[in-house]
Amino acid sequence: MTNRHLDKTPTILRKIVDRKWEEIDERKRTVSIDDLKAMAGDQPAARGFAEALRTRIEAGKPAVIAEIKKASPSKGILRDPFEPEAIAESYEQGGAACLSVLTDRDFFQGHEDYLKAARAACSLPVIRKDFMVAPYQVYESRAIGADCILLIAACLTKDQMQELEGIAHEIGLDALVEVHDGEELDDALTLTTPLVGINNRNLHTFDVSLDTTFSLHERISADRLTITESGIMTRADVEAMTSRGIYGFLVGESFMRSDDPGYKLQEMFFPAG
Ligand SMILES: O=C(O)c1ccccc1NCC(=O)[C@H](O)[C@H](O)COP(=O)(O)O
Repeated sequence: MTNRHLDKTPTILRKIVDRKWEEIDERKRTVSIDDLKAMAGDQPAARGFAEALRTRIEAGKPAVIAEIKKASPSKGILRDPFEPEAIAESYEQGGAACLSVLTDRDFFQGHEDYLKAARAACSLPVIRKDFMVAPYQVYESRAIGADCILLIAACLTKDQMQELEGIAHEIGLDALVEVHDGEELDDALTLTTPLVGINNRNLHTFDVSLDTTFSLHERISADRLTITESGIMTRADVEAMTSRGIYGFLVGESFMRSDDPGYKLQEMFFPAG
């Protein structure tokens, strides 16, 4: 396994990444990387993920990546029953700019089929929320219809991120790079992607602090798009971000726990009056 600073990488991420390498080996036994490249090549053009965010952010409006996840390591089951198509439709009606769909099976109870179903049910661009460690997964993401991939700096070296980003861009995918501290941000800023996610959740302790976004955002230049991730639960959290010029959001739990996820989105981000 070749993930970065093994001493520093949070235990849960190490477990997930170890499992990802096993999963890739298993999948390669039935679908080769060449098969995936062919399937990726057969996909229609991707929906512009970065563009959908940029248009809203540059207009001074919240750009919400609305997440579809059944469960997480920190919170357990979030939503049951779980209907990705209905959630996607609801998010689109509520004003989401993009979707994020968890495809990791073992830790988040996600599935590739959820991404396909959610994307088919709406017109929004979709990020495959999973743990990318190898080129195989980037081709697989395009093959299942994703428009964007996630690169988590805490589990990749700078070289790995650059390689995966290069492949993503070559095959028409956008990339969102996720950081949690200054060292990870240094690496992230060597990439060309404009999309920089700041994760407010400390993956060692699972504690959430919005201060993580407030401090790291200062270092991100205006040509990039800051996306604050995790722990955005209330209208006050949204206002705390927008008052500091942060208009990109990735939100999961607060929507997933609501009976009507799209209505909750609208209430938090686009309140009437
Ligand atoms: O949420 C976890 O438990 C978790 C554990 C290990 C790696 C990643 C994890 N979360 C993924 C996310 O980044 C969140 O799903 C996303 O930022 C949305 O956060 P929230 O709005 O707090 O659900």
